[in-house]
Amino acid sequence: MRMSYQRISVIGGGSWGIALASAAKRAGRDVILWTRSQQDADILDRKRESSRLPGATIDSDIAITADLTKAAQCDAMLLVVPAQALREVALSLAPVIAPDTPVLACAKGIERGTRKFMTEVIVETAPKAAPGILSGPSFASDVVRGLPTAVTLAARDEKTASALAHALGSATFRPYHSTDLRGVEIGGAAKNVLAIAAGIVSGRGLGASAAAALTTRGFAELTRFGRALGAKPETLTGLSGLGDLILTCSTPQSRNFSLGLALGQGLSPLEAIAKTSLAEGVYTAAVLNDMAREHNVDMPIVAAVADVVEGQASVDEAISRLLTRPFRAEG
Ligand SMILES: NC(=O)C1=CN([C@@H]2O[C@H](COP(=O)(O)OP(=O)(O)OC[C@H]3O[C@@H](n4cnc5c(N)ncnc54)[C@H](O)[C@@H]3O)[C@@H](O)[C@H]2O)C=CC1
Ligand SMILES: O=C(CO)COP(=O)(O)O
Repeated sequence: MRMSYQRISVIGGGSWGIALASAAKRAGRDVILWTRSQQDADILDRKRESSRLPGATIDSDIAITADLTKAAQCDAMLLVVPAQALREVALSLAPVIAPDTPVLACAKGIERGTRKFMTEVIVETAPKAAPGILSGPSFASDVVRGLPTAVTLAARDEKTASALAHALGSATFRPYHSTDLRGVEIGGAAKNVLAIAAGIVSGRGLGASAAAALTTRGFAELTRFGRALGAKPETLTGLSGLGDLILTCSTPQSRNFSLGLALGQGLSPLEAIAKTSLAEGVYTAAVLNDMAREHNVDMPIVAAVADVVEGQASVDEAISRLLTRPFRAEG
């Protein structure tokens, strides 16, 4: 088992990929950033900035390539493409990556159709890799500027998780290690759906008390679902669960919150999606709702968001449904 992770490859040249590449560089690693087209690689390499992260500069020592075989020459890899694209990218990587290389999913979502979590997709597509996940309250625009951030980094065994956290960590980017892959990926996937609900509350002008109630009851749903699927309680109350839920339910800086805000202000789902860049909760809502039903977990807020984004209910119908639920014991 390799325990020195000097060469880090970041697969995905979007905002989170660039931010994580910058964090790894700041931690003293040799970093390769892979983008899906040669044209993207050339532009990023020449300009050393991206329209997705205005004002940020990409360190000149970060190598940028569109060659996957070159990017696979690494000690650990971060997969930073949208959740629904992770399978396609991991499949291309599988033949070129060395056995036992840690491959950390950095996307937040559940695969539609298969109902698989991100590390399950890695296990299926690249079975020789060592799967892991990195998730937590962290906006790319904060991380790229070197503002203090803390995340959870999970791998199957503690030594690997700890060594990776040391390799990527610095004073301003602080990964806490864990072996609870499932708990970490549930938090990241569920909070995006709940953040859409929080945005709707804000966009509809329902008030700060309703916002606090929504986030708290949303956390109850996330916890119920996590427990049913074997997550550890401390993961759900940690950075990748409660921490990320608090962040994304509290500010339009979150794309999921801002999509909800647009829905709450009266835009249709199609208009809101067109107006916002990647909001993963849109793609996770229905699959999370289906999985909750399958596992007999009550997730009324998630069901309401799924119905709204899939066009099955209006915002007002969804709100009314939630507010007229029977009174019950807290829990
Ligand atoms: N932006 C942020 O602050 C954070 C984002 N994340 C997560 O990171 C993931 C990626 O998000 P962002 O980087 O923000 O999105 P983005 O939209 O800025 O970038 C996505 C990147 O993936 C590439 N891509 C899309 N489909 C692809 C495919 N089929 N094959 C190869 N590359 C493909 C795009 O070209 C783009 O470079 C999401 O799951 C998001 O939830 C997690 C934490 C923070
Ligand atoms: O995951 C994130 C912060 O932790 C980013 O949130 P959004 O995808 O909603 O912008």
